[in-house]
Amino acid sequence: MSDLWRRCLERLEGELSAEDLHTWLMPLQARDDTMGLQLFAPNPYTLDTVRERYLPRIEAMLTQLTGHELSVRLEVGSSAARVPPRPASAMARPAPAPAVAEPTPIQPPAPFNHNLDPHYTFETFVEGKSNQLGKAAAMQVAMNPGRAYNPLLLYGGTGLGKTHLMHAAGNLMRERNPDFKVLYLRSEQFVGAMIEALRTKSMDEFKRRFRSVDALLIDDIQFFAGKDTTQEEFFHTFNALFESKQQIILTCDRYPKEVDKLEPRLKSRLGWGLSVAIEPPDFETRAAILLAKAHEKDVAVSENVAMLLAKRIRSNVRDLEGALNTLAARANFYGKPITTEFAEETLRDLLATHAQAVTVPNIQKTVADYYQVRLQDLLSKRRVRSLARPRQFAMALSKELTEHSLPEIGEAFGGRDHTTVLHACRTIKKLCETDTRMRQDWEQLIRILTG
Ligand SMILES: Nc1ncnc2c1ncn2[C@@H]1O[C@H](COP(=O)(O)OP(=O)(O)OP(=O)(O)O)[C@@H](O)[C@H]1O
Repeated sequence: MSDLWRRCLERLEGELSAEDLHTWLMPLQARDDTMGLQLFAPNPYTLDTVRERYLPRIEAMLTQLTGHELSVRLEVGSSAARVPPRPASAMARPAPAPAVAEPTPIQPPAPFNHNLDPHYTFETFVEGKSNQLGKAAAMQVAMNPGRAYNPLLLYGGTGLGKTHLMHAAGNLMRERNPDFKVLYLRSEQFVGAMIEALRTKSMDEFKRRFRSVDALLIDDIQFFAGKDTTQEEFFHTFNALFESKQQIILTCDRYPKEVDKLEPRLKSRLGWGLSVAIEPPDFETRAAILLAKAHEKDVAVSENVAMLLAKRIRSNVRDLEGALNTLAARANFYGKPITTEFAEETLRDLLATHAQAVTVPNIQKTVADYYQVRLQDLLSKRRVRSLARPRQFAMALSKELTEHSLPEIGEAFGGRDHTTVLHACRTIKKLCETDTRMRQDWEQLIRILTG
């Protein structure tokens, strides 16, 4: 066992969530020698995740512990000693070190541990044009699980309330029937649990657990893209649940047919039920959400302040909520009421950033409204001319008004290639030079977007 790695884990235990620690770092085995620290991951996927997400933190912690920079090598395999290190709390009762590693079983969350956030309910969800269909569908599903729409898939950009609605449906199902077994998981947790089950050869147990629930709620399934084994397993779980009329609710950051590297047979299954887009809320809904959140948090906010924030922060609800939290904390600290002057002063930098930040989702929504096409169609792969031109406008405006790279813009438009974005930029530029109508459209859109 590497004493250094054990101490590193003890420290990281205070910084990382128990879930992250157990899913990604505990399964690593370690050996340290004069060359540095060698970490062995049980499979390539864990190795990539550790490298991407945790390596810099591990290196910094090791430097802190040893007082000098230490080389960390990651590879798939197992250490000679093969003793899985444990952080402090787990080591309170010393056990004789076995010669061969005992796998540290990472249990997938038990089905009865529903993982639902009790604050996310339909009562705390503010309805507007952008989300009313999603809310109605989620309520229907909660009232008739397995029968109304199966699966229910909610898709749309970040921070727009998909997770909130999913929890609200789960909470309502349990309110109506406390014995109802609902299991909420982020797709990352599903992947982590599956990898662990594969590692510890407990796939039968994994299957039993996931298939014995009455409702399975999986958040952000775009994370399954490119993970073939996970998709295979999820596909079978899906079929088993679907056939026995157990409810499935999923969320995705875009229309799943547009997610690359998602198996066609899985995409087709996802289309069996109802897919609903959750779109960015309009001004009135943003203001109403803000007032509702302030009320929930017992923060005194006037309508004027709510309107100020709703007008200036258009990106998503999460950003609005962040601004409200900042205001509440400052007002509390200075013992001042939240007036519009106080809000302007306190959030000056943040509001300035939002004023400048024309975001890709804003552009997409504005262009969709301008040409009177549906946002989901604009982001789809359909090539009809009535969509192709607005889509090219939106791509070219994204290049013009944001700092995003061509591949990032392509990704935001349903995972398109960067050459498509480049082609769109060139086409629009040429059209604006030769076609007065096009140039007027371009200028008008720029005016709308930059206020
Ligand atoms: N209509 C709404 N009414 C009340 N709160 C909302 C509404 N929409 C979003 N929120 C709040 O905004 C925050 C972010 O929402 P949520 O986490 O559900 O977004 P999401 O669409 O799942 O985003 P991501 O894809 O990034 O996970 C939450 O605190 C949620 O309660």
